[in-house]
Amino acid sequence: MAKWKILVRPISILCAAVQNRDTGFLPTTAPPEGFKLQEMTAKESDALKTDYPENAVVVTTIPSIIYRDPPDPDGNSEWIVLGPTKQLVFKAPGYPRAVSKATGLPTYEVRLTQDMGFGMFATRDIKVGELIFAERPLLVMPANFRLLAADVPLPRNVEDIHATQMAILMQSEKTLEYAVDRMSPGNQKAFKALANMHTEDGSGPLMGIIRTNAYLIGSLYDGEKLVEPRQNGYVGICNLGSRINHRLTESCMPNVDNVFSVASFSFQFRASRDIEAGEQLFYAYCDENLTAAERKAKLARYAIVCSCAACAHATPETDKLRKEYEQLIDAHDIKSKTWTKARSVDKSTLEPLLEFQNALIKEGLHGTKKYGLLLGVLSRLYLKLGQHDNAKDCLEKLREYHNLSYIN
Ligand SMILES: C[S@@+](CC[C@H](N)C(=O)[O-])C[C@H]1O[C@@H](n2cnc3c(N)ncnc32)[C@H](O)[C@@H]1O
Repeated sequence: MAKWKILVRPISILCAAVQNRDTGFLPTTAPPEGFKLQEMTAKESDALKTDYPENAVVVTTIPSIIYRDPPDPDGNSEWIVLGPTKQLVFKAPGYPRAVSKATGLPTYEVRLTQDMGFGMFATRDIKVGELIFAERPLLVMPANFRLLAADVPLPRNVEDIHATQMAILMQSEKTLEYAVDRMSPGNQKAFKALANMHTEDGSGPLMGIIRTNAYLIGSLYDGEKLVEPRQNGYVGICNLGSRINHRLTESCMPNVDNVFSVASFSFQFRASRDIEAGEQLFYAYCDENLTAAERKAKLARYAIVCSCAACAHATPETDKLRKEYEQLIDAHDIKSKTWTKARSVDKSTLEPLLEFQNALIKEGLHGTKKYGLLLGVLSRLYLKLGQHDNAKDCLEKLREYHNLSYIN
């Protein structure tokens, strides 16, 4: 089924397309019985156009480059987007906002590690919540690669599934070639220099780079709401951000988190706990609430066998803590709000809370946004118990954790 009815020129002619135009994709022929790699046909339209049909796959440059305007000083991203979603960014309050800048002395450097290829290291102490750097991704695309290969027929039986996945990868590579061709020479060079751990699984060279380096973007999605990031969300491939490895010496937890600002179309990378000068920066390539076995399976995608203490010494108790810590913190938070009105709170409430806090720190879970909520609980309790200095310390730390979700 064609995604667009209006077709103009075959894609090969458009490979030199300037970035101030959008491009819509559609297959030129109906899918055959068996899979056959389809040539794509593209149609150019104005870079500011946003009223695309629902199923159109559009390649656009963000912020738009209008005619002979110079490129944006903060850089431009290529965005493969499902038609109607483009206007979400255009309508974001403040778009196109400048990319935030870190303040003070330089925060990081990229250099070779002994066992993980390139890595990123802190060049000074960085406080939890502090902006380490922000950047526009080189490329943003649907997390569900199937959208780039909608015409690959569904598998007819279980044996067909793998072949269908191969077909999707091959067909997606075609769209990617087109998007990467549109990049500025500098962005294209940076993109092609990124690590690729998917050289032998049927991924093309560009898809391999995507699968090695993509960050999920929770704030960009097709439709009314985010159903599931991998279903209707987007992923971004960064230049600098792609050099952040996965691991922490003491636990399977990061010291860096990111948020995506739609208005500036950029990722902000922030310290998710206090970082000391010289430490390597790590981002969790898997959710922190997974058991050790689940994390192992996720990390296998990146060819990583994690040797951190949390993975090496995982027990049923640590697995349980990871599964439950978010609900437990929420429950403590709800309960703590009743303390404000209570005449007094029993002193014995403190010890189990501190034990819980220590267990989280030991497991490395103090590098999560959720941990900030526990600091709020503790500060309320300390206040009620008349321990004002401890309450003040907790509140100060909590303020820093708030910066983790800060976007401008
Ligand atoms: C997003 S890249 C990170 C930067 C990469 N090291 C580089 O040289 O560009 C992801 C790849 O880095 C490597 N990597 C990341 N964390 C690792 C770890 N804990 N142990 C071994 N390799 C790791 C893996 O090859 C992984 O597929």
